[in-house]
Amino acid sequence: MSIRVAIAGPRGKMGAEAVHTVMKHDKMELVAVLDYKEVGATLAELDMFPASYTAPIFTDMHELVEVTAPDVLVDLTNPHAVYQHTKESLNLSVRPVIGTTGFTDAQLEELSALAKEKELGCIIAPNFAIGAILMMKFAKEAAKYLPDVEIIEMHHDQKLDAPSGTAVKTAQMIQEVRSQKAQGHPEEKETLEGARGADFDGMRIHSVRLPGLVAHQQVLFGGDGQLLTIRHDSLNRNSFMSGVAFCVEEVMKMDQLVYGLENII
Ligand SMILES: NC(=O)C1=CN([C@@H]2O[C@H](COP(=O)(O)OP(=O)(O)OC[C@H]3O[C@@H](n4cnc5c(N)ncnc54)[C@H](O)[C@@H]3O)[C@@H](O)[C@H]2O)C=CC1
Ligand SMILES: O=C(O)C1=N[C@H](C(=O)O)C[C@H](O)C1
Repeated sequence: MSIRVAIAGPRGKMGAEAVHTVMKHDKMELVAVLDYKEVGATLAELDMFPASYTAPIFTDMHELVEVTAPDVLVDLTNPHAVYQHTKESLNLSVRPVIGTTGFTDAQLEELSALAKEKELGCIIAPNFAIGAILMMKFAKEAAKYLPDVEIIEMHHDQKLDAPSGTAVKTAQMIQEVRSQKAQGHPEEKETLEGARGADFDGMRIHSVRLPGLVAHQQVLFGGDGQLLTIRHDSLNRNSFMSGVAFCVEEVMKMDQLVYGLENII
């Protein structure tokens, strides 16, 4: 039986790729999409999709669920909408697969408790690309031996959140194995605010935004007379799509929230 999928944010860079991925998948059916404004009755009415894409467009999640009964909601929207979408989805017994970044720790805790109470699978994946997951795992391993770390994430200039969800997740994973340490000179002073980047438990995170970039991250480790750099590059958004499809299948087997694909691959 097909998994009934709804996608929030279908006209976005990631959402449009996800629409094609689900449409091509032999075990999934795209039953609906969620937009924030009236843009047409079905995807076929939008110039960007072929006439065979007949999934209806809704602007209200309750109505979407009532009419089309999806099993899974894939959210690829923005940091302002995603928390409410995830909460509503769980409350409507639809399993969320969330690629959108920008959650606070308190929101993650609340959603985790809600998924547990509902006994529903929910995946929040700051990065769907397998190479990025490996980069984070390798960085966690390296930090056990080389605790001086700086993260440089580089993204296209349309990105709303900084630092990226991937950079935050990388720092959180490193934090699990690294004893707290303030890096740099104890008396260092910024003569230009922000020069040393964001401070995450003593580690520094630097966010670069430029047209031409897609999604890239370097984790830099420094030791006595040596440097280690772990780098991942997403060169297009197709790099995320096998992860999206994996999560849609996986979330159907789960009964709680998982934050990060490293926990389920
Ligand atoms: N987890 C991952 O592997 C990846 C995650 N992302 C994240 O996915 C999100 C989307 O990224 P992009 O596609 O690049 O952004 P985008 O700006 O191209 O697309 C976002 C879309 O969401 C729509 N939208 C905004 N509010 C909405 C609402 N309330 N309801 C429905 N739709 C709404 C917008 O109209 C837009 O079409 C970002 O948070 C980004 O960080 C991006 C790439 C990979
Ligand atoms: O906005 C993006 O593009 C991306 N967002 C995610 C993040 O914030 O880490 C994943 C990937 O880096 C692309």
